[in-house]
Amino acid sequence: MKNIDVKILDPRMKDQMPAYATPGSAGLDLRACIDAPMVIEAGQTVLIPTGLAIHVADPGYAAMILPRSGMGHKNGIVLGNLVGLIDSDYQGQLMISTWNRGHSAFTLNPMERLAQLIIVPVVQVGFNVVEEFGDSERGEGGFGSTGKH
Ligand SMILES: O=c1ccn([C@H]2C[C@H](O)[C@@H](COP(=O)(O)OP(=O)(O)OP(=O)(O)O)O2)c(=O)[nH]1
Ligand SMILES: [Mg+2]
Repeated sequence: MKNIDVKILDPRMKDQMPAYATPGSAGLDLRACIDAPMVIEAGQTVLIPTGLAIHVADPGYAAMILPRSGMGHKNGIVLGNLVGLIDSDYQGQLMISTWNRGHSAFTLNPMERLAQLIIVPVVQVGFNVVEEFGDSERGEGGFGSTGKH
């Protein structure tokens, strides 16, 4: 397992640090570090602090914030940016853009598990500018182009 540096910005996170729920888990749940229950109206987007800052440091990795499936499916609580991408050099607090895409108000409680963090490998690339690409089976076909005769 790889270790990354973390700062605990909200003391309530000290005894609730994100942890893998099972040995096979990919995601680490992030909590809503708010002081009081917050009503998020249908269609509203609010920025919620997590009480944590991480420094991935290695440009070969990034962190991503993803919705929790239960929150998204049952309550309509997803991310205002759909996916949060955390750069390896970001050192600020992890923030969750929280969008109530549902049709009724949702009450978010302090320290509720709101979203999840995954760490993913990243390849940084340079560009070779060319006039023509080498041949490929797909070529320029996309958007449902396969399986047609
Ligand atoms: O859900 C998110 C998404 C981003 N960030 C932080 C970490 C990330 O490294 C930084 C910038 O994110 P991004 O590059 O996606 O946003 P931007 O709009 O391009 O801002 P910037 O100009 O700061 O790069 O904001 C979060 O805390 N939560
Ligand atoms: Mg950016």
